[in-house]
Amino acid sequence: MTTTISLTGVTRRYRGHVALDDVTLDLQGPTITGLLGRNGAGKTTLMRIIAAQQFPSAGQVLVLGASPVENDAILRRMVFVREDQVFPDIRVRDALRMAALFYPNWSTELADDLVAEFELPSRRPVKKLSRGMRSALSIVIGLAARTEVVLFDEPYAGLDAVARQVFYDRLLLDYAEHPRTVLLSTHLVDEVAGLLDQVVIISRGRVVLNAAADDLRGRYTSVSGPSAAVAELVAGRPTWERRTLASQEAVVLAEPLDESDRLRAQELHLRMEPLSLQQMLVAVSGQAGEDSLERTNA
Ligand SMILES: Nc1ncnc2c1ncn2[C@@H]1O[C@H](COP(=O)(O)OP(=O)(O)OP(=O)(O)O)[C@@H](O)[C@H]1O
Repeated sequence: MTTTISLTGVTRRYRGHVALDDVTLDLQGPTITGLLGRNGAGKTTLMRIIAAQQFPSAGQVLVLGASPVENDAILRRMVFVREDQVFPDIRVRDALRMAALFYPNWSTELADDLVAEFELPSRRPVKKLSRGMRSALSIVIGLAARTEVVLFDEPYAGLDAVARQVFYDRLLLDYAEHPRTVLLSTHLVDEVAGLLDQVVIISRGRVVLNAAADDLRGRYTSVSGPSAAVAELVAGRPTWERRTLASQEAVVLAEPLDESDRLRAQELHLRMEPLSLQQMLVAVSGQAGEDSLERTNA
């Protein structure tokens, strides 16, 4: 694996508001990385900076070993699919022809297959497409471009469940044959969890977790039961989340439970449930800010 995207100390301020705060992050290829975070966490800003559509206030960005800014050779090796993609006033088939001219590895065969699968009307003007159809068109371009770097920023606004499944299946299929560096931001966290090799969570502009998806599965556990028993198990240990309801408490520890913890939890009659990726995101984002969790890096 090689580093395809490298951010060092990247900060982006908007009139005093810090959208990205000293982000240092290397993305290896080939991988599919999920970029997760709450609304306003900084995901779009991060992707726009990688795609050179936005400039950092400080820090350095390298894509495929070079700065992407005004770098046509790099920009043709990267595609950025965003939710609010704006197209010129042209027909679907012309949008695809334009993309085919721009991206050197464009696959007409894949584009045709996807257009059929998404049931996109090729002759219809893009501005007359429904919201979901526009998302599908952007996804067709994102996949058929076959670039080494693919940035999907919440690519499926308005896409129904069937079309989203087409996207996931086609992404995995094409990725298997043409591995590349895919960065995918989404709020449908559990829906994409199975696709991901790597998970990056950002909160308030900072990377708070960067780990291999395999290392995260089953790694964090929610422990719940009578408050006194929970307190005994977690005494003095860092927690991501604590919820109390009457005499009951549910806690997510910021570190994995070991075998002796599990035995003790059983003796105390506590319930233990592994966190899904979505629950992990909620727990991390809830408490991040004061206490960075980069220590959980695997
Ligand atoms: N052009 C801009 N001018 C001022 N503030 C901005 C601008 N673009 C983004 N921001 C602010 O930067 C922060 C990060 O925004 P960003 O769009 O990157 O978040 P996000 O994680 O993509 O959110 P969402 O999941 O809601 O799309 C937000 O507080 C947002 O209001």
